[in-house]
Amino acid sequence: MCGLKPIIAPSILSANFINLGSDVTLLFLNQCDWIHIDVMDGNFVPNISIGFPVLHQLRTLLVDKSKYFFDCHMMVANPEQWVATVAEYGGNQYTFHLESTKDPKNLVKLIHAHGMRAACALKPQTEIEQVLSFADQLDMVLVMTVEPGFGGQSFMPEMMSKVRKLRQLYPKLDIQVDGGLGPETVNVAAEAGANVIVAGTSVFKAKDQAKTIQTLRDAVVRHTSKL
Ligand SMILES: O=C(CO)[C@H](O)[C@H](O)COP(=O)(O)O
Ligand SMILES: [Fe+2]
Repeated sequence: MCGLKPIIAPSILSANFINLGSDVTLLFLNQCDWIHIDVMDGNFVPNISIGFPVLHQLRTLLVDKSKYFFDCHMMVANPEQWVATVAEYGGNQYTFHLESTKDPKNLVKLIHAHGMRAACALKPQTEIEQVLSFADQLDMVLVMTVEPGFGGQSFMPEMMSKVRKLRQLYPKLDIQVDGGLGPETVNVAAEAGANVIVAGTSVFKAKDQAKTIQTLRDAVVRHTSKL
């Protein structure tokens, strides 16, 4: 038994924004562990998604921070600027992109000082060596399996060598994969060592959302227990 917790984090980028509150409530009723909130600023990535008023209103709906975990994937330039706001509006975890900051170590300290878990994301072109000097300070590393900016893209299996290397070096670290994950691709990711699965399109397009979330979790349990 490796002791890694399987975490399924549906991305609300694929939700119906007209009914966002009920969509998110349903995700938790269907036993998701976290919701993954993709914040895009139209600068770090060529898209604009949702911002702080939405985060704030979701937290007003789901008040219990210990029960309803908000995983904030910050695809923004100058990530230092938004740490206090995300903390104030109820974020549990702040994931910044390594490519967006000059001083990742201080940013991790700032995030922790605001009471959130700190995570670092790597775009497909970014090698894991760049994260190793401060990986022991992180709560999670996010290995992107698509170019950040849009949902509904195809999973990049070639990213699994990064997941494998990280898992060998850090047997207990939460390793998240994001982009193109679903019942068909989760096995490859979990076998490589990922235990935190983001899934947008596959969860929201599923005929049976609860079953899809369970399938994703079962795959992580099955594969990570062999590590
Ligand atoms: O960060 C993201 C895009 O930049 C999204 O989290 C990701 O694309 C999830 O969506 P899907 O499961 O549809 O690929
Ligand atoms: Fe994301």
